[in-house]
Amino acid sequence: MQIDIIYTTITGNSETIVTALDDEFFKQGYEADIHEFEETELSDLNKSDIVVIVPYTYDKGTVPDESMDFFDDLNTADWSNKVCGVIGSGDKFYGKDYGKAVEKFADQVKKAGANLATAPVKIQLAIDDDDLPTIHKFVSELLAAKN
Ligand SMILES: Cc1cc2nc3c(=O)[nH]c(=O)nc-3n(C[C@H](O)[C@H](O)[C@H](O)COP(=O)(O)O)c2cc1C
Repeated sequence: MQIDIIYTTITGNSETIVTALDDEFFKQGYEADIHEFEETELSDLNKSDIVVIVPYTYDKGTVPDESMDFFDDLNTADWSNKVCGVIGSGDKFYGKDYGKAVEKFADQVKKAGANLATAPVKIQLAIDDDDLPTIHKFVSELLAAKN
């Protein structure tokens, strides 16, 4: 099974999410490949069975700058063979814009036909121990959808 995690980070919080995902996939018997948005073309994911997208939210609820090309390319993608999950860091301080990039990417991958097999997740800043059951459920649901 090919599992790919795509992320970017400015201050490191998203990296804590990626590490937690990677650890959880490993615990459940799978290895994930980790990529940054800017270094990833959609065609790199042609063989991917499960794609996890990890966007932080910026500037009034926008997706990360580094992910914009990837986001736009999804407009013309066919991801109907893929199971997908979206989980991203935000800050509740931003009120109605909290974690908006997670919602935007979730809508975008659904439009591309992906099976969004687990509910999109917003993480307050960095992962802490309280988030680990959420990560467990997220990864379990992705794997169950593909197995
Ligand atoms: C200028 C600026 C604007 C931000 N705007 C939002 C926002 O609209 N919504 C939100 O949930 N978080 C917002 N954040 C918080 C970031 O999403 C949060 O700090 C996140 O953990 C950054 O991820 P990173 O550590 O992986 O770079 C903003 C942060 C900065 C510095």
